[in-house]
Amino acid sequence: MKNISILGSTGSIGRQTIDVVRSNKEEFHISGLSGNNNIELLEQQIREFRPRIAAVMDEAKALELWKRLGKSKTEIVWGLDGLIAVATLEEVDLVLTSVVGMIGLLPTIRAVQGKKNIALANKETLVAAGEIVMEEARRHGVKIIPVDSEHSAIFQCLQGYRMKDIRRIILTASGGPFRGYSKDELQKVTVAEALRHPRWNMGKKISVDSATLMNKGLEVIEAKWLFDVDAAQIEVVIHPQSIIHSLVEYKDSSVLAQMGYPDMRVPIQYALTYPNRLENHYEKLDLLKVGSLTFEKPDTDCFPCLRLAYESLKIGGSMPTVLNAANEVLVELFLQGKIGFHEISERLEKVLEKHEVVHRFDVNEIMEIDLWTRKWIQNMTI
Ligand SMILES: NC(=O)C1=CN([C@@H]2O[C@H](COP(=O)(O)OP(=O)(O)OC[C@H]3O[C@@H](n4cnc5c(N)ncnc54)[C@H](OP(=O)(O)O)[C@@H]3O)[C@@H](O)[C@H]2O)C=CC1
Ligand SMILES: CC(=O)[C@@H](O)[C@H](O)COP(=O)(O)O
Ligand SMILES: [Mn+2]
Repeated sequence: MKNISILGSTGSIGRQTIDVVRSNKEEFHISGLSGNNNIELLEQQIREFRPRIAAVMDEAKALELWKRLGKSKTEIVWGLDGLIAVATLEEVDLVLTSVVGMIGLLPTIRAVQGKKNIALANKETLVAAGEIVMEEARRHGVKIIPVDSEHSAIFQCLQGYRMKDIRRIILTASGGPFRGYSKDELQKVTVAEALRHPRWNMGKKISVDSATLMNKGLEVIEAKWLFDVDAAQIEVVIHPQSIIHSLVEYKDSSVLAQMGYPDMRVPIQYALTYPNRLENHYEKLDLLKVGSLTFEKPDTDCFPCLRLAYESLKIGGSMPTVLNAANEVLVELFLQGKIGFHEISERLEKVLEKHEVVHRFDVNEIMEIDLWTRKWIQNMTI
């Protein structure tokens, strides 16, 4: 029996993780849960799984949740300290990090320091502080197991192989809802359209990131840290069917791919059971039904975010931290209807141009750079 904590259990990945656990109750026990606004769902999850501890960010919401639960034995905690308490609970073996954004960084680092293995969905953590997180993981002998579908695919294709034999990693991208749009067409797209992903049903932030291709940019940086490869070894290919989740090319020119219908429960389950595999009832791939698989070059002229992410990774230091923070704020401004879709990349590019990169920092300095970027972008008039 594996004891797990789920950070962000009320979100898209969190709910699908709950689904995987529900189907495998003899394998997993939920020790900790966390949510933010959706305390109705968190209450239901607590009633069903009776975790030892649950966290929300806001103190008033924590009090409301505690009152709703009546005589529950689950301890209710709040704020960043609460999230860290869920991530570091003594009995926990594995922490699944599925909060959205940079808020996941400190709880992940504390969990690593507490020798908990990490099933990582929260890619922003590695984008903002990949070097620090991976170094801490090495120091504490902790595994960072990818949940992100592309990285799970690569991780699966790498089992039993040596990293020195890798030539290239090929990340597939759906192309998002605006694949093939011209710059003029992109000026007019709405929030509702940006949230309509052609293949995956995901949270709002990652859906917008997929639409700008920033999601793939973040994934390039995530891959760099997870698999210790250079930016030049990571290629992105548009594959609209989302059947091949990513590929690894070896130095003998052999290429391995991981495939399946788009269903996040598959990589989530693998991250929970790794290195083992469990039977499930998810739809089996029928290649004859799929018919054809197609591939295209990404259009970084219309979707500059992918190029900006590559450039940030090549510059290194604090640049990816700033890229991530600025992107989080700009996506939120777009979701609130305060800026247009095309302004996400335009403003981001200006911020990156002005940032004076810092090369050596600790986690507190990363959090300062993150905060400073957020304030800067909120106050800037471009
Ligand atoms: N969805 C997907 O298919 C995939 C997602 N990912 C990554 O996984 C992460 C989660 O994505 P997804 O599940 O789609 O996102 P959602 O928006 O659906 O869920 C986010 C979760 O985090 C909680 N949360 C939001 N803001 C905060 C905050 N400030 N502090 C603490 N908790 C917070 C939410 O709580 P509440 O809902 O209660 O407000 C919710 O539980 C992201 O990093 C994303 O990039 C990676 C691959 C695929
Ligand atoms: C499910 C998943 O892993 C997402 O990151 C997905 O890949 C997003 O799709 P895009 O390929 O459109 O970014
Ligand atoms: Mn992905």
